[in-house]
Amino acid sequence: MAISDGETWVLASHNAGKIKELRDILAPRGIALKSAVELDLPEPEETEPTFEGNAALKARAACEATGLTCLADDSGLSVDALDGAPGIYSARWAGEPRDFGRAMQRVHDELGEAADRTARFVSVIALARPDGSISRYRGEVAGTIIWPPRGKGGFGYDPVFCPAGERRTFGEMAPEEKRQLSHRARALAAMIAAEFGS
Ligand SMILES: O=P(O)(O)OP(=O)(O)OP(=O)(O)OC[C@H]1O[C@@H](n2cnc3c(O)ncnc32)[C@H](O)[C@@H]1O
Ligand SMILES: [Mg+2]
Repeated sequence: MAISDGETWVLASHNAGKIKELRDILAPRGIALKSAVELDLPEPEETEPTFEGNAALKARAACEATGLTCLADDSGLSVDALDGAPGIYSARWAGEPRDFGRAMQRVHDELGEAADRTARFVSVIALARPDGSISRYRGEVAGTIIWPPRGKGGFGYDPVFCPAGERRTFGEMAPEEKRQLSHRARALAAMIAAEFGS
C-alpha cells in the first residue's frame, strides 16, 4: 500500500549504492527521493561519534538547505574482534578517492588469524522535518567476514560480508535478496511502521 502518493523527500546522501537501495524500498510506498547529488547539496563533515549523531547531522543539514522533509542514512560495518571497527569510520577506511578494495583488505589484515569472524552491518535512518523535529530508526544484520571477497553486486564491504544463515555474500546476491535481509531495509521498515503504521 502506498503510504503517500506523489510525495517527494530529499535523500541526504552522495552514495549511489545507498540511493538506489533506499529508492527501491520507498518507491512502492509512494515516496520519491531526490538525492543530494541531484540537488547539488554539499556533503557535510561527519563530526559526530555515533551513527545516530551523523545520520541526524546529515538529515538536518539537508533540511535546513531545502526546507523539505529529508532522509539520511549513516551506516557501516562493525567487526566484533576489532571492537566494532571500522564502524562510523567505514567510508573513511576507503581513503580518498574511495577504494573499498583497500578498505576490505584492511579489515582482513587487522583480523589476521582471529578465530572470531563475526560482524554486523548497522544503518541508522534519520528523518528531519521542516518543523525542526527529527526521528531516528536503527537496523542491523549479523554475519561473518569471509576472505577473499566474492561477488560484484551491492557496494562497499558487501563482497566480504556473509549474512548469518546464508552461504553467499551480499555481493553475490541480487538486489531483491539483499533487500530481504539488510540493515538498511530493517531501519526503513522500523521507520515505515512508526511513521505510517504499516
Ligand atoms: O554519507 P553518505 O553521503 O550517505 O555516503 P557514505 O558512503 O559516506 O556513507 P556513510 O558515511 O554512512 O558511510 C558508510 C559506509 O559503510 C559502508 N556500508 C554501509 N552500508 C553498506 C552496505 O549495505 N553494503 C556495504 N557497505 C556498506 C559503505 O562503505 C559506506 O560508504
Ligand atoms: Mg558519509
